[in-house]
This record gives sequence, C-alpha cells and structure tokens, in this order.
Amino acid sequence: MADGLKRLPVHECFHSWQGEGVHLGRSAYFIRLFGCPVHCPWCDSAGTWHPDHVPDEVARQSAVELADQALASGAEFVVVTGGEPAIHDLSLLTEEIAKRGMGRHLETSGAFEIRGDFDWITLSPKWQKLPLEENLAKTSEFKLIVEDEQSIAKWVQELGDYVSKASTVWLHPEWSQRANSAVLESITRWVKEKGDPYRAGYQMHKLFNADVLDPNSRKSAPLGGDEAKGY
Ligand SMILES: Nc1nc2[nH]cc(C(=O)O)c2c(=O)[nH]1
Ligand code: SF4
Ligand SMILES: [Mg+2]
Repeated sequence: MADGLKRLPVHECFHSWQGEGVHLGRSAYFIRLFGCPVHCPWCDSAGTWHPDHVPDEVARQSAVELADQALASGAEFVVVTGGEPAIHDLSLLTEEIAKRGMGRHLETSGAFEIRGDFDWITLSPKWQKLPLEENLAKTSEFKLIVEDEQSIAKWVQELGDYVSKASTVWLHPEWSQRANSAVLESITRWVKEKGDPYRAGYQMHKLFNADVLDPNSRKSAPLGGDEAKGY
C-alpha cells in the first residue's frame, strides 16, 4: 500500500478526560478520525461527515505521528473515536500506541469490522446501521442513547442477551433531550427496576467544557435531531 493511503484522516486530536462510561474522569487523549457513513439525526460530531459542517481541509497523519502525540500529551490512555473509526484499518495505530505503553480504547457504533487490537471497546449502537454480531460479542461496555421513552426497551429487545447479560450498559440521554424529563425519568425507572447491568449515564465532559480547553480541539457541531432538515 502506498504510504499516503496508510495515513489516517484526522478531524481533531486533543487531551481531555474521559467524559463517559466506566473510565469516566480519567486523563485521556482523543483521536477523532474523519468520516462516518452512519448519519445519526442528532450526531454530536457532524464535523466528521456532514456536508454543512466538514472543515475545508482534513489532515492525514501516520500511526507513528498520532501515537507520538498521544504519548507526549501525558494522558493515561488513548480513545480512538470519530466519526466511525472502524471504517479505517486501525491495526498500525493500535500497534504504535501499544509500543508506547498506552491503553487503547475504541468508541464505535459496532457496524463495521474492527481492524486493530483494543483493550477496551465502548459500543454505542445506532438504528441507522446496526452493529455486527462479532462486535457485540467483544464489547467491554454498551452505551444506549435514549432519544425517547421507548428507546431503552427497543434496544434491549433488539440486542437481547448481548445487553441483558453484559457487564455494563450505560443509558445516556441523547444530548438535545438532556432536559426532557420524560427521557430522564425513563432512564431512572429502568435502572431502579432492573438494576445491574444498567447504569444511568451522561456526557459529563460537556458540563465541564473539558475538551475545548485544549486549543487543538475543534468546535463541536451537534445536529440536534432536526428531522425537518432531513438529517
Ligand atoms: N471528554 C470526552 N469524552 C468522550 N468520550 C467519548 C467521546 C466521543 O466523542 O466519542 C468523548 C468526547 O468527545 N469527549
Ligand atoms: S453519532 Fe457517531 S455514528 Fe452517529 S453519525 Fe455521529 S459520528 Fe456517526
Ligand atoms: Mg463526543
């Protein structure tokens, strides 16, 4: 493969702390790769794919460059996110990160084959493109996005034992619904009724504005579920 093709398209890289999930609050270096064919109506990273939000230029970086930057940041581990990072071959990147002794975490919809070795996989399924069974079987934690009062039951029905027997299943209000009391109550009720493995979750970094403190982060581009605009 020509060297240029091995370079990954990068939307942004920044040092922050993990704002979600089991590793909440830990110092983490985020590599947000460009591109996502899933197209969720409420995507909070539309700059990675949406024609109205993509930047004029997208840098391509090698696995060595990305891993060197991650190490230099002093973060505890690396989160590879997107976009949908699994549309890219991540093998070289995870190899280079491991060589530097850092943990490799992946944030994915699970809809694409995962190429690369990860220590931790967060799978957040999307109706627009359902996860592959092979990925459900190797998920470390699930994150279900709760868009309305029916969301949780619908996901639990769709994913069956993969979620009901998982070690951790986070229930996150979709961000534009974070003040919708019916959505929040549906999460509270589910956790109180079912208990383990379900846990109420939130995107805590957004409350802290943690990511924007790194000047290398890009302004976020949330779509906010505007169906009238067709996305
Ligand atoms: N601080 C912080 N934590 C995160 N955890 C998952 C994120 C993501 O966008 O994938 C994310 C993010 O964008 N920022
Ligand atoms: S939320 Fe994630 S999977 Fe959905 S469109 Fe945005 S980047 Fe893609
Ligand atoms: Mg995010």
